[in-house]
Amino acid sequence: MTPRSAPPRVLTVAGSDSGGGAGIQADLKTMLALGTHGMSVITAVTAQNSLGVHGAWPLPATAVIAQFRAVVDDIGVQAVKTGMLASAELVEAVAGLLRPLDVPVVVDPVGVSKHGDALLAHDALDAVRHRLLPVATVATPNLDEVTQLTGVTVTDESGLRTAAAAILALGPQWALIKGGHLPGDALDLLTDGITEHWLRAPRLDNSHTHGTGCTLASAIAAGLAADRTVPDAVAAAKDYVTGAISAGFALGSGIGPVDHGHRLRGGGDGAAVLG
Ligand SMILES: Nc1ncnc2c1ncn2[C@@H]1O[C@H](COP(=O)(O)OP(=O)(O)O)[C@@H](O)[C@H]1O
Ligand SMILES: Cc1ncc(COP(=O)(O)O)c(N)n1
Repeated sequence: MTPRSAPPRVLTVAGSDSGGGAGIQADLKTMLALGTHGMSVITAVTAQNSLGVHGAWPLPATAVIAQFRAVVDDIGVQAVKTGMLASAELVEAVAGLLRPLDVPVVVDPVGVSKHGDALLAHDALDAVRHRLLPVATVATPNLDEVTQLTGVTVTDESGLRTAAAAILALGPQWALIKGGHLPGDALDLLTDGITEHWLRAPRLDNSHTHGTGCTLASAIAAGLAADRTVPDAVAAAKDYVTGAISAGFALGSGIGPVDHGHRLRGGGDGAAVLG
């Protein structure tokens, strides 16, 4: 029998969401759905459901570093995604681990959950700005995170350019500014400061959007691990997350998850228009 070749290996460094819609759980489901081998470094455990985050316990930096070394030194990774990092100490530790690693890094600078619960200590913002964003291949802030990190407030589509310039000034190679929280189409801007790619999808009338940002960032990392270019990986990820949002379902009595398995259930991806 011919030995099967291994799928691309992708690592998520993020928090656990006990409800299974966001965080590590969303990341691993997305990575599997996109044909890659997902691996995880857990930074924090949250007690979370459709109503919100009921408790969060960051792990010691030694536990985060040990997980990372165990995976990277033996199995190896072809792309990394970071999500909830909880504290300044963990942001510093993760940035230090990523700096010498020669693979694409997608940084989702998670600050606050959909329910408004803090997932990052306020005193960690400087470490995100000056340690983590400089090691990012792609940074994927939502509009609240743009404001937290740069002071820029976006109220309409034209503000996405100003937001991207402010994020790029902090050092990532590419900025993907997610306009998901603006009214109208779900329009995101991807730019490296030279080229611009506008990704437009229809706004889906579905309140079950828990985990959108984690899903998008993990899908980008999966594409990069499979050697796609950044614009190709982001376009494919936008189609995947649009399909997942359109299939999002009610669970519990609050905000339900996007459906990471929509393809398994016969659902299609979205078809974002690129500009
Ligand atoms: N209702 C919606 N319909 C279609 N796309 C959406 C909707 N809400 C968010 N998106 C898209 O989902 C992705 C994640 O964005 P967003 O929800 O802003 O991230 P976050 O989870 O970090 O707040 C973006 O591509 C955004 O445009
Ligand atoms: C562990 C963890 N990581 C990230 C999010 C953000 O996801 P959302 O913005 O959809 O609440 C979350 N709620 N929990």
